[in-house]
Amino acid sequence: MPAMTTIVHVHGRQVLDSRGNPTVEVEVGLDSGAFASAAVPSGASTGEHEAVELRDGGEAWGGKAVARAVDHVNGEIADRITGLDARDQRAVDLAMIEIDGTATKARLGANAILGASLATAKAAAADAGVPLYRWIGGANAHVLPVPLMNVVNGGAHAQNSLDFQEFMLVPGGAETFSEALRIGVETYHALEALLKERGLSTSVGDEGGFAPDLGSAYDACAAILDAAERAGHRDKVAIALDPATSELFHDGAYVLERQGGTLDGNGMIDLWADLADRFPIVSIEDGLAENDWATWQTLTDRLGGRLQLVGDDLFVTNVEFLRRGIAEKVGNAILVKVNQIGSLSETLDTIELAQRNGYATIISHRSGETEDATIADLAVATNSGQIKTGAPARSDRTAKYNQLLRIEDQLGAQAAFPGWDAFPRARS
Ligand SMILES: C=C(OP(=O)(O)O)C(=O)O
Ligand SMILES: [Mg+2]
Repeated sequence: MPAMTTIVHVHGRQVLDSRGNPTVEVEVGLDSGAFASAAVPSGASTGEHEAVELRDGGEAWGGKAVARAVDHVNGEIADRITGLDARDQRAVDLAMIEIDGTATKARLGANAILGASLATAKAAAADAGVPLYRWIGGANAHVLPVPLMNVVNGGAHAQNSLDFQEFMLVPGGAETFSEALRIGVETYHALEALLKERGLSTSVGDEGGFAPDLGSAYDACAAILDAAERAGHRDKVAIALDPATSELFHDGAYVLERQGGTLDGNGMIDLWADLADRFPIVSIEDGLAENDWATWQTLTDRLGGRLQLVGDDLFVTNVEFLRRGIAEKVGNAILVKVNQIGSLSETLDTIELAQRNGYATIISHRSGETEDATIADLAVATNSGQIKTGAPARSDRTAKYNQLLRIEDQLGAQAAFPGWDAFPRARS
C-alpha cells in the first residue's frame, strides 16, 4: 500500500528572481494532501566547477534554457519521482541524479533537480507537521547562525569603483540572533547616513549592500567601522570579506581593474595580511582564485591560524573538491550553496564532511535570490553557526532573516547563538 507520504504531484513553472530573471519553482504534493514549493536561486560570480543550471542571461519569460529546465521537471523528473516516498530524501535525489546521467546535472539542469529536491523536503516536513529545520536536522537542531551581512557591494554585484565583491558586517558580539540582526540593521542605516553625508551614492548592489565609489578595500572597511561606531555597536562587530577573486584572475595574475594595479598570488596574501592587521577581520572568502590551489596552500599556511579562510568557488559545495582541500590543507571553512551542487542530500554530505574535518560551514544565498527561505532552515538544521544572506534590507534577503527570527521565536529558550565562538581561529 502506498504511504501517505507518496509523491503524487510534481509541477514546475518559471518565476522571477531578484534580478528580474526567470528561475525555476517546483511544487511537490503528497498522497496525504501535504504540499510545498521551492524556488531556485542563481549566482553571478559562479564557480567554474558548479553544477550546471539551465539558464539564460536576462531573457525574462520564455528564456529558452529555463523553459527547458521546467519541461524537465514536468516531464522526466515528475515521471521518475512520482510514486516515491518523500520521506526518503536520498532516494528521491539519487533517482534524479541517475536519470540525469551527467556528473554536473547538465542534462536535466541543476536548477530543475534542486527545485524538486527542496520541494520534496518541504512537503515531507509539512506532512510530518514539523518545521523544516527540525525535519532536516532532527532533535538537536537549535543553533541560530551569526549573520555575515553584506553591507558594501562591489565586483560582479555592482558597477562602482570597488574590485572586491563583498564587505560584510559580522555582529558576533551579540547575545542572540535577533540582537545580531538589530546591530546589523542599525549599522546599515548608520552607513547609509554616513555615505549621504560624504556625498557618496546610497544605491545598492545585487545583495542589497550599498555600492558607493569608495577608493579601496581599506576605505570600505573603515566606512563600515565608522558606521558601527555611530550606531553604538563598534565593540560588537567585526568584518568579513568576499573579494571573489576568481573573477579577477587573468593569466596567472590578479587584475584590480577598477582601482588600477595587478598583484600576483603572494601580493594578494600580503594584502589580506595587511588588511587583517589594520581591521578586525574574522573571515576572508575566495581570497585567491578557484584554480590557484598552490597559492591557496601558502595563504592557509600564513593566515589560517588567525583567520577563517572560506572556499566558495574553490570548493563549490562539492565533496570531491572539499576532500582535496582537506588533504592539501587548503582553507579552513566552506561556503555552502545548495545550487552549486544541486540537491539537498549532496549538500548535507558536504556539510557533514566539512564538520567532521574541522572546517567551518557558512550556509549561503546566491546573488540572484527569491522569497524562498530554505537556507535559513538549513543553517539551523545543520547547527552551522554562520549564514551569509546579504544586507538586512530588500525582501529577497529579509525573507531569510525573517525566517530565522521565526525559528528563534519557535525555539524559545532552546535557541543557541554562538557569537564569536563561531570564529574560533579569529579569536586565538
Ligand atoms: C553569493 C555570492 O555571489 P554569487 O551568488 O554571484 O556567486 C558569492 O560569491 O559568495
Ligand atoms: Mg563568494
